[in-house]
Amino acid sequence: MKKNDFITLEIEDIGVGGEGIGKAEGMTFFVKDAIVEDVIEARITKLKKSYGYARLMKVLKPSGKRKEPKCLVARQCGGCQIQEIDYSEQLKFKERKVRNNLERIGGFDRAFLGRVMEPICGMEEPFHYRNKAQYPIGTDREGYPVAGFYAGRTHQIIPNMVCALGKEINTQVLEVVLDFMREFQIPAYSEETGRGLLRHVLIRTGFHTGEIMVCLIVNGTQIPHAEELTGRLRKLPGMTSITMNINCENTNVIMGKEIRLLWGKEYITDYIGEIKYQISPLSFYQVNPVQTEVLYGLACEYAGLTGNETVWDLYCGIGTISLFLAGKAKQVYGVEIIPQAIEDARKNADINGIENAEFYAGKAEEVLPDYYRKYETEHPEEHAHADVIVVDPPRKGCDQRLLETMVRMEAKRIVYVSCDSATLARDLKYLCGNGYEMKKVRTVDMFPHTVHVETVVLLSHKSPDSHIDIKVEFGEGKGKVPLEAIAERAKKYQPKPKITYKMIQEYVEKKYGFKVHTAYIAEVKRSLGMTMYDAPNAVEELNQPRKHPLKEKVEAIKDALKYFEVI
Ligand SMILES: C[S@@+](CC[C@H](N)C(=O)[O-])C[C@H]1O[C@@H](n2cnc3c(N)ncnc32)[C@H](O)[C@@H]1O
Repeated sequence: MKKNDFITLEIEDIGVGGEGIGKAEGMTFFVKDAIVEDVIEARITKLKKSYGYARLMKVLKPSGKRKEPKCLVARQCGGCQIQEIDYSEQLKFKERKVRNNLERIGGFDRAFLGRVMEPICGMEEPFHYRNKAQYPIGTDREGYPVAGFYAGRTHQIIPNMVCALGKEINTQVLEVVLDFMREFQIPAYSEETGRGLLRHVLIRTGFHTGEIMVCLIVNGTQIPHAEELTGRLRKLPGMTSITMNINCENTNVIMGKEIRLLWGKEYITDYIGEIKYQISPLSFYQVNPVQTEVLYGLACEYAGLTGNETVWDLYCGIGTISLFLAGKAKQVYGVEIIPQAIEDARKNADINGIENAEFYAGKAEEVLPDYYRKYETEHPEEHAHADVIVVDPPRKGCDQRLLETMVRMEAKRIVYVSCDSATLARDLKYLCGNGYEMKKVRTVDMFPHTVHVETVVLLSHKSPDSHIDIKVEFGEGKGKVPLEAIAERAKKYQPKPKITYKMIQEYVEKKYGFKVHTAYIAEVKRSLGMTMYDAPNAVEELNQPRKHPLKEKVEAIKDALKYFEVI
């Protein structure tokens, strides 16, 4: 077999990127747009030692799972990868993908997963769900402006104004913009030359409000005859905000930093549940409003809030989960790396009159450990507290330093929202190896017709939840517990009080006349192989060289540990 050879394949499986997988002459081939149970003719495009890639040339016998795509350019366009697969099969594929990762990477037992995994939440109407679209503008061979989407992994524009995932109004907006460009000879931007004006058209729609935003991304500071354009766009029902965004850089990044208002408001408004949001062209906002409510509802259900809880929402974006949970919690803290998003979160809390949500700009893996360290240093007898921790990290998952602090904080419940089940599985392995138990897993199809899937997991801290039921009979006789023995036994089994670093420090100072730093106590405990769950300086020590106490201090600390029967 060699490159460009034609092969016949029976497709047996589906790869993580949605491609069909089949075998020919002992070699595994990956074929885009081929579907399980298809028999196809394909041309080899790349050969490796034991596998290769091939291009689908002809479907010889179509699979029963094959569906006529709604979109005419489904194959060429890079937006959807699996539109040709029947939707119920897409859902099975996504569930399987998550289960396989939890099994292979997370090391969870298949039977156990069968018990904790709840059925995937799919969409009733899996088309036209996106509330945001960014259309690149280009020029066709005849020199006319076109709008569409990039072909997969390229910047070649596939002209298409009727995307099956976007809102129907998008087509009307694009028709107005392209007509205007033709009439007033407004040139489309060219990535090759860096010349031309209009680069992209961003369209956003408020799902509950019907408000529409159009933002024209331009390589310049002015749009000639802009009033004519806004006048035409304003006639479309729901038009609320027309802005332009200046991006004169030679870059792949779509949006520039500066926004100028052309007509209407600077933002549109929408709701998730009861919470109102102001969304500007640069704001991050979930793109599937129907499934966002499902996802957040699930996160809220798993958080099990009664009104008394302190909740940390890490990787909080514009605070959408934080604000969604705030009404059911005592206090919510949100942490996000992008300062602009934190400003939006605070503004959205204000708009909704929410006073029990505080937001911090910074890296989750720095803000939480810093809080933990500071709290335990200032309150040595107490434990830095969180009832529920919610994490919703980007695809790379949670930082190890953050996971370590989460384990130390011993939150009763962790709700992990993930957009990448491989990194989710890796992080769950760590958390479940360090005091947590996986209780529930549910996938939510936020992006039908693409290979992406969101997963929500509930983890519960083992100690407070575990209990055993014992039946005891009191009195005299076989199998009964004599009453007089009860007091004696109770004394024996009385839980030992928690020995704090402060108690050890006070004991040493009283007996030996010198002070010992908490980091030294931690170091001695570590040298004795003791569990370091509650060492307040452990994270600090990962970043800095460990402190080594003098011998006399080591002996004094060991003496204190013996005195308190810790060793
Ligand atoms: C998947 S989004 C979740 C956003 C939000 N929870 C929501 O539902 O809209 C992940 C967020 O994490 C933020 N982020 C990325 N790295 C971070 C870090 N190290 N610390 C805090 N936030 C981070 C990103 O800016 C992004 O807003």
